[in-house]
Amino acid sequence: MARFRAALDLRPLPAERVTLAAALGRVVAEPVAAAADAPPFDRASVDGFAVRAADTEGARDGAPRRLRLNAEVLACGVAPGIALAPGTATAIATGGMIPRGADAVAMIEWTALDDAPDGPAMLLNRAVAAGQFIGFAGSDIARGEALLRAGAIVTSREIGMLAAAGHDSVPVVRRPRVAVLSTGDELHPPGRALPPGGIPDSNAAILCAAVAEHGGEPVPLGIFPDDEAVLAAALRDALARADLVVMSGGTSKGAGDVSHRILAGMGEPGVLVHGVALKPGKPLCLAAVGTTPVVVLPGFPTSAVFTFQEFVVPVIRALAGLPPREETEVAATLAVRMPSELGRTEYVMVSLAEAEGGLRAFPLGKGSGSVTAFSQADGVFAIPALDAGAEAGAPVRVRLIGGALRPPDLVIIGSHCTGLDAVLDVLAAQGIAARSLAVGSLGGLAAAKRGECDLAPAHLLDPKSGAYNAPFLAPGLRLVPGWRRLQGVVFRPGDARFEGLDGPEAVRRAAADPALLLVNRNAGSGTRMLLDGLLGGARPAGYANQPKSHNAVAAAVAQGRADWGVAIAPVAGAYGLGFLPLADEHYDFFLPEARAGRPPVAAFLAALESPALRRRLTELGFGA
Ligand SMILES: Nc1nc2c(c(=O)[nH]1)N[C@H]1C(S)=C(S)[C@@H](COP(=O)(O)OP(=O)(O)OC[C@H]3O[C@@H](n4cnc5c(N)ncnc54)[C@H](O)[C@@H]3O)O[C@H]1N2
Ligand code: MOO
Repeated sequence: MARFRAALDLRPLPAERVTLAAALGRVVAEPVAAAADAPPFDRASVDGFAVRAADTEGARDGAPRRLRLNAEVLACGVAPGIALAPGTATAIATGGMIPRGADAVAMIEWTALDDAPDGPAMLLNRAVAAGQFIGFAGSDIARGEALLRAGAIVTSREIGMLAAAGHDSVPVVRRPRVAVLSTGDELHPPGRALPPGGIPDSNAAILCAAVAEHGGEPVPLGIFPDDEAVLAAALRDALARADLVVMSGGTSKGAGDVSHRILAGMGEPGVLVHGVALKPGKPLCLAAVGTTPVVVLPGFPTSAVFTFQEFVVPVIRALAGLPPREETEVAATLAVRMPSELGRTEYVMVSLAEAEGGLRAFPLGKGSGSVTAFSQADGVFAIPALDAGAEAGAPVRVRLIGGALRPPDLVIIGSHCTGLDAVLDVLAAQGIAARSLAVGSLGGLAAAKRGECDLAPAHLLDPKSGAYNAPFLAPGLRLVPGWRRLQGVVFRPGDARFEGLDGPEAVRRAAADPALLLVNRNAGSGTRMLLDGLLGGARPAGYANQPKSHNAVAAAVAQGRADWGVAIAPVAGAYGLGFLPLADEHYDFFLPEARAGRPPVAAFLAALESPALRRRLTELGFGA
């Protein structure tokens, strides 16, 4: 990183002038002084009469002073035409311009009209001091006074001051133009139908938005194939247009990894760093052509955005004239053991939840290829290169991602169910933010016992008693009834190897048929325990594919990546799959007694019992 920074010119870019309408969020490039006085003239700050204070001396109830009225009314925007002679007054509105000769304003409430043959007059029954109720020119800010300092961020407040002080534009640091290129034959613009093997280009979307978040101007250049000649031309074009070039993909060791090779022929100093002892981010490539930084990020989305934040954001902010991003660290306890590769510093994305004795950090455990890990994590902590992992219960320092930590109102850890989303939608409408971590029924029960969550949803069958959940209750926990859901074998409709069978028979036959591919579930999930019980030790083909949700199982079967799996009826229905019932489960909630009194928990329990939710659950295919 030091070599990279040394090769660059990290001073803020030169200034440009932008209109106030375009100035929001920009960084002020040089000190700005007021161009005009505010207010621009002496003005009345009340409705009443402009007077000479000396004329009002001694005025009081019962002994008013009589002042003749001049023949003009100084409304806002009216330039006075008559200088105020001794013994006279001029009617004036709040904001009206003080006429020559006047040195105070008397409030209208202190006066009475007193027309007489010599003309209109008023009686004033209060004395006013010189200067009273006058806002003097330049008293707010005077022309030439410092208004904004270099480096200030222009918000609505700065724009208001600039406008009042006579400016219609402001000098700001030119935003660094950051060219963003994606490489990979498999990539397609987001939202398009994908051919087999196709991947939406999510890196360019998140990187362009992150460039803007840190004061840069994204220049999205699109998707390029893994072709040296095409990429070299694209990079030359990018260098001509941008202050910084960010590419993603094609950095590691595969045959298609050409990005770093083309950099070699682009100009001095070229590649400065290729490969870092970090996870995620190992194949990162930092280069410069002249003083223009060129960064090739790993293609894996978590690796790309993580290394972008670590290595590119500081450069963009420096060029944009912004101070380094503020980092906030919080102390937490690691909830589960986290193994780590020796020799690389590993950054672990975690969700944070309040628990007895402080924050608990739950690793997202999704790996470098995940597109959600960085976006959904609360923060990140590091496992040093020489450690083989971090133990459950270890204290960790978590650097927050995305600024402040907003702990959720309600923490739910355990089994996931689409019915649970319906409850959380009700709570969201009441402004209650819930965090739900799908770790499986057993993981949730353990978290509830440790006091790490408010509710632990579970569907645990006790084989001995045939009862759900209640046999697993522990001291300090209460069981809150949820709803029923049918678990069953899912298969593509029309598949004769399943049609017409009953559920347990279908499992027996499918497990014995090597041509049929299973999609399993993650260890610790209630669904996995159900299936393992039925398999009785058999390990059918596909057993190693262990996604974490019913939806993932249904999607795998619907798309033909697997032929069968176990999922709940509502999800099978949503994917148009065949369904052979296996078990009518109770999906209930373990509630730590210590948490039962919390208002968000009370709101959850009330939502659970509400007729509207019950109707919604029935609509979704759940039982009472
Ligand atoms: N034999 C080795 N293989 C790999 C190594 C290694 O050292 N030896 N390193 C691994 C590590 S660590 C990482 S990180 C990745 C980085 O790979 P690349 O930078 O070459 O990236 P690609 O191969 O182009 O893509 C990887 C992956 O990411 C997807 N991708 C790429 N671009 C995008 C994009 N714009 N939006 C969304 N997704 C994208 C791509 O489809 C691949 O799935 O290499 C390991 N392999
Ligand atoms: O460095 Mo890669 O980013 O480990 O996955």
